[in-house]
Amino acid sequence: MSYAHEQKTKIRVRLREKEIKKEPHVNTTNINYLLQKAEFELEKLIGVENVKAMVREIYAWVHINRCREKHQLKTEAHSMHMIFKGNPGTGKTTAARLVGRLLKDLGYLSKGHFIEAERADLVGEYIGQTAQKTRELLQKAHGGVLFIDEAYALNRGGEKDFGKEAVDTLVKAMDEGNHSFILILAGYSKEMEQFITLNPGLPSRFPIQLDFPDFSMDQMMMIAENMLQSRDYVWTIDAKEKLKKKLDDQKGRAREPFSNGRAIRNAIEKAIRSHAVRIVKEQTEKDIDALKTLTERDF
Ligand SMILES: Nc1ncnc2c1ncn2[C@@H]1O[C@H](COP(=O)(O)OP(=O)(O)OP(=O)(O)O)[C@@H](O)[C@H]1O
Repeated sequence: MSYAHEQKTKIRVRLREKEIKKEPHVNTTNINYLLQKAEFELEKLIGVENVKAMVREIYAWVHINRCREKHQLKTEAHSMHMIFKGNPGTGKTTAARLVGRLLKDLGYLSKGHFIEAERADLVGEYIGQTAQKTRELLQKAHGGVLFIDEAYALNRGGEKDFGKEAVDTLVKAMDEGNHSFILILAGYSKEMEQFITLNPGLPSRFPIQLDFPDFSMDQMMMIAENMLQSRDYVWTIDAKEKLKKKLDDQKGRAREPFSNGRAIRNAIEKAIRSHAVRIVKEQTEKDIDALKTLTERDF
């Protein structure tokens, strides 16, 4: 999407947002506006076609439910708990936050806020502590999204560990929850699959399971360009080639999994700092071009 087109869409969305504030409820007319707003958010994401398809499916379902209600046809709330599988930096957290915001817009979640947790936030050291910790977390997440990263760590402690108690408390909350929150479990693909197999009650409680594959080099360059644009920077062709090579080298190092979007963000932020040092040192005038252009020397 071109910069001008993006600005126009933003203005259109803001105007419609102002109008909508006057409307107390989402209705079948403004579902189109909400869809447009969602599309605008989705456009910022590179790849992740399965996430986009899932969001569109939920919008269509809500829309049709509203139309059915008008005709006194039955509708029911569906469970929306999700499992996200993929390597670091492939967009799981970004997608989970987006899901919270969009489902709030649609009126499915009352707040749409985002609570991120890991094993230590749920599992205690003494008898009784785990259920209490997990329940407190669930209370915080009420009306929003509870995102548990590296969820399989809950199963790591062996037979006597309290992790199982945390899983049981989560399952109970899902069963009783009346769709008052969304639980998203995330982590590496292989480990998540093992975790689900080890807990037979889990698969049926997570109707939405999505894979987040590593990004291709072209996708990584699009993500980098978006990151630069949103920070008011541009880069030279040589700078782009240098980043490509850097990311390729990092991917080749097999010691730890490549961190995809996070590796790109770190490289961009580092280049921005190096650019600042270079520009401070250079005795030339700090005109707009110099201030916004990253060169190959900055990467
Ligand atoms: N599809 C995407 N399009 C554009 N940017 C993305 C996309 N996915 C991730 N990013 C960017 O990459 C960075 C890391 O993404 P995020 O934290 O969502 O990944 P993650 O899978 O949750 O990682 P981890 O499992 O390590 O927490 C963020 O800056 C995010 O904006």
